[in-house]
Amino acid sequence: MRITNTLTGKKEEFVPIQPGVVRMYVCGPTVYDLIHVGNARPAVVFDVFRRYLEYRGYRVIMVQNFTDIDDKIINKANQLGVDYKTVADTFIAEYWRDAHALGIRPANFHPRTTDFVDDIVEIIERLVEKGVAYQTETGVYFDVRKFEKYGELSKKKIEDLIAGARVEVDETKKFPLDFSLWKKAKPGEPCWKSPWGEGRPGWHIECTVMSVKILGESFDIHAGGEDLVFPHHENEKAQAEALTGKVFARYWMHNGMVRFLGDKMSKSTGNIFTVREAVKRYGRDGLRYMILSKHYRSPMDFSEELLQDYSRAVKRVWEILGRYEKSGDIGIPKRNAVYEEYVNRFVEALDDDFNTPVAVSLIFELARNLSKAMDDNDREDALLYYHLIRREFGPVLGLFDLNEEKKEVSSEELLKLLIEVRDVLRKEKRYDLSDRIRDHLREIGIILKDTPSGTEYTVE
Ligand SMILES: Nc1ncnc2c1ncn2[C@@H]1O[C@H](COP(=O)(O)OP(=O)(O)OP(=O)(O)O)[C@@H](O)[C@H]1O
Ligand SMILES: [Zn+2]
Repeated sequence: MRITNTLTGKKEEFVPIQPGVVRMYVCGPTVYDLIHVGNARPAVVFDVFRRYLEYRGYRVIMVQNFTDIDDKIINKANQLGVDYKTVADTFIAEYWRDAHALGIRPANFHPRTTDFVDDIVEIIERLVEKGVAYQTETGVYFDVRKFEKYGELSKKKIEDLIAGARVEVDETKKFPLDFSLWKKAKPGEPCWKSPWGEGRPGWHIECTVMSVKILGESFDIHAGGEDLVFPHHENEKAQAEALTGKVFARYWMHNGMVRFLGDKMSKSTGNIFTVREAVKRYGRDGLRYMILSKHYRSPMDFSEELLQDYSRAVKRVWEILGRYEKSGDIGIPKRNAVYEEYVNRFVEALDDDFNTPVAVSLIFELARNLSKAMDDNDREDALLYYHLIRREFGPVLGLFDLNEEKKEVSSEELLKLLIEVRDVLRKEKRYDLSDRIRDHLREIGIILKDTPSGTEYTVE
């Protein structure tokens, strides 16, 4: 299997440190708002990448953090008049709702920064002892000029980095690119004790510490959006390698940016489309299909019309699958030459730098074949195509997955049925029963709203 490694800029054969096991760290969200379609891209891409590694027989140990303390979280807390923890807890819960709706499997570990403050302090102390970090009045900083390989990941010279990038401004630093490991608290800010006074960890050190503590000093894959290459990943790498003297992550994988209205989709710019809205309007398979039909490293332009097109294409496949399920056999087909050929094409595509566009196009090809086989009343072939879509490839791509998708469809259908029954009850003035339905739904977070054009529902 070959993947493009940002560290070398080349497509390389993937060989894990421990045979058969892949240790992988993905930078997770800073939790101060709902996730948007841009954030959904790494979530879906690396979820499917992990499923594929498992499909190929690896055991995967995956870590995805939550950044639960940061300036943006503190600002949001101040805006809302609550403490930072309420903001973090709220948006972690919201993250889970969206991730679940999007069919993202939880990683094996979801560490939160604030649970690792003791480890972070200990590692910063070791960096200070090694002479690669120093203290000023405002905090503790990493001394970039002490780490020779700085710039290796982002492939930039130090001079260019200073000129081109946004660097943390602080009068007390020795060098513009030095970045904070520990920020001393201003009055009223959340803080933890440390040898340098009360304060909080910088953003980059948390990922270094959580990855090294959970996965070890060297691990296989470090992933995230390409906006993180500099400074975040360059800094994570510098801290870890200055600390241990070993290679930190051996392969770095970065997804391209989702653009919306001409810019990177971003909470800070405000040009966002939330995952919640996208899934509600166009279904989770529509969004997953849109994301997977672009190669993960290419930029991706988002528009609602495009998402709608993908959602329609997905519906057509569902219709074909539904037609088959009404009458067809859903047993296990024979693994014949055609079966093998499809598996080979699937593996060949995904082994080649995780080419999901080719893999999803196979699903659509199979759906067309299935439709034709039904027209021709060719039962054996139909079962084969059906099986390949729903049991062989579906679970890897998280699309048309037999076990998962059924539940989603049926809960929506059931809700529609309940609303219909309630309408009948109201027309017959049996308000005791109709109110009971409304109240009970409200208790489980489904709010009904009666409008002149019918009853609508929202999920809280
Ligand atoms: N537009 C985008 N396209 C693709 N990936 C993105 C996009 N925006 C963020 N990501 C990725 O989503 C993950 C979580 O991002 P994070 O919560 O740190 O902030 P963010 O959404 O980029 O914040 P902001 O929107 O304020 O820039 C990271 O891996 C990041 O690279
Ligand atoms: Zn990170």
